[in-house]
This record gives sequence, C-alpha cells and structure tokens, in this order.
Amino acid sequence: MADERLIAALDVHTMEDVERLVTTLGDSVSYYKVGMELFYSVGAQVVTWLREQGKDVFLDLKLHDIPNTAAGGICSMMRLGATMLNVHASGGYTMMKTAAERMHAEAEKMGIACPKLIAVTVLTSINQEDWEGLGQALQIKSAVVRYAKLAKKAGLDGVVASAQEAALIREVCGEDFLIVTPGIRPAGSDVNDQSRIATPFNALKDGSTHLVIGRPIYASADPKTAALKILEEMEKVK
Ligand SMILES: O=C(O)c1cc(=O)[nH]c(=O)n1[C@@H]1O[C@H](COP(=O)(O)O)[C@@H](O)[C@H]1O
Repeated sequence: MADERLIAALDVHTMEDVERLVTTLGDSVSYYKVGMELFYSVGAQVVTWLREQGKDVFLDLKLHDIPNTAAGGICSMMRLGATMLNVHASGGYTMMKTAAERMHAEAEKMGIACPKLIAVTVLTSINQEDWEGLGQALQIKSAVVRYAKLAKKAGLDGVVASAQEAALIREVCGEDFLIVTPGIRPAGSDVNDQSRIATPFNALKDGSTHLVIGRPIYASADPKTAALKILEEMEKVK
C-alpha cells in the first residue's frame, strides 16, 4: 500500500511514459513529482491527469527570481492544483516571504486548499568542492541550516535538503517543518550525479519527512518491485 512519504519523480518527457509508469506502480505510489523535464515538455495537463488519478503532485519548478515574479509564478502553479511547490532559498528571504504571503492570500480568495511551499537549500548534487568553487565560505551543512531557518522565518512549510542535514534542520526548525529529501539511494544502487546521498532507512531515521526518488524506481528494469522494496525499507521507520 502507498506511503505518503514516498514521492516518485517522473523525470520523463511524454504523457505516454507518465501513464505507463503510473499504471505500473498502481496503488503502491500516491505522490508524484513533476519537474522541469516533464513540465516543459507536456505542460499543465500532467498535473490535471495525475490529480484525476487521485495522486498528490509536487510541482518542482524551483523558482528563482525577484519577489514579484516568483510570487506570481507560485500563484500560477497553485492554480493548477498541485499539493507542493518550491522556490530556491538562495532567492532570498524577501522572495520567499512574498511568495508565501501571495500564495496564501490567493488561495483564500479562491477558496481552495493552499499547497505546501518549500525551499530548495543546497542541491543534493553539490559536493564541498563544487560549493567552494561558487565562492561559498560556509560548510554545506551550515549553509543548509541557515537557509532552512530563513525559509521558516519567511513562512514556508519546509525545505528540500539532503539526509545529511536532516537531523540538524529538525533540531533547529522544529517538529512540524517538512524535510523533503532527494539523493536517496537504496544500498548498492548507482549514485549517478548525486553527491549527498542516503538510504531510505537512514533518511527517515534522521528526520526526513518525504523521500524524492527518481532513477532507483523509474530507471529500474522492474519499477514496481523497486518501489515495493523501497516501501518495505521505509516501513521500518514509522
Ligand atoms: O527539488 C528537487 O526535487 C531536487 C532537489 C535537489 O537538491 N536534488 C534533487 O535531486 N532534486 C530532484 O530529485 C530527483 C532525484 O532524482 P534521482 O537522483 O533520479 O533519484 C530529481 O528529479 C531532481 O530534480
């Protein structure tokens, strides 16, 4: 049966691929992530279709712009009916706060449920070397916690962060804060382009509330069995 903590990433670019994967996974997955590859290819119809199948949708378009533009983009995404949306925390406190306030006001005006708004901290593909190459002086962990605190202060519901920072974020941002974690790799699977990775078990144990998992499921020869194995591992942390 589905576990709402699992968000399967639909990193494909046709509706046929989406329909095939969602049908194959059936009741085992109830929450999907639509990212830029799919959204830029097929548009809003994928969100509508997933909602019609009774699925929750994390619309991951990682907005990063001036406050007015990012807030307008978030409101447009909200009108599509997604469950969760995101911006980059590096867009700054004012951008995050403006986006959250406008989203809440617009949801109230429309009389619809407000989606969760979360902030991407430091991408899970970034390692310490990449990070220093950007001229960043803080350790990645310290930067992630700083971004998480800013996101919380700005009124966001949580962050995207690796499992390696989850325990610290939980300590600083409290129990209700969402920690959505990509870079999940079951033991023995390919790391691909990720850097700060963890197994499903360790991520949940360290405080992640949701696991975003792409290739270990959709690129597997048998996606349903891969998902069921991950769900079995997740069951061990309740
Ligand atoms: O916002 C995201 O979802 C995200 C943030 C991040 O820091 N790292 C990251 O991998 N992601 C997304 O999570 C998914 C991970 O996919 P896999 O590496 O294939 O499991 C991809 O769709 C990424 O776009």
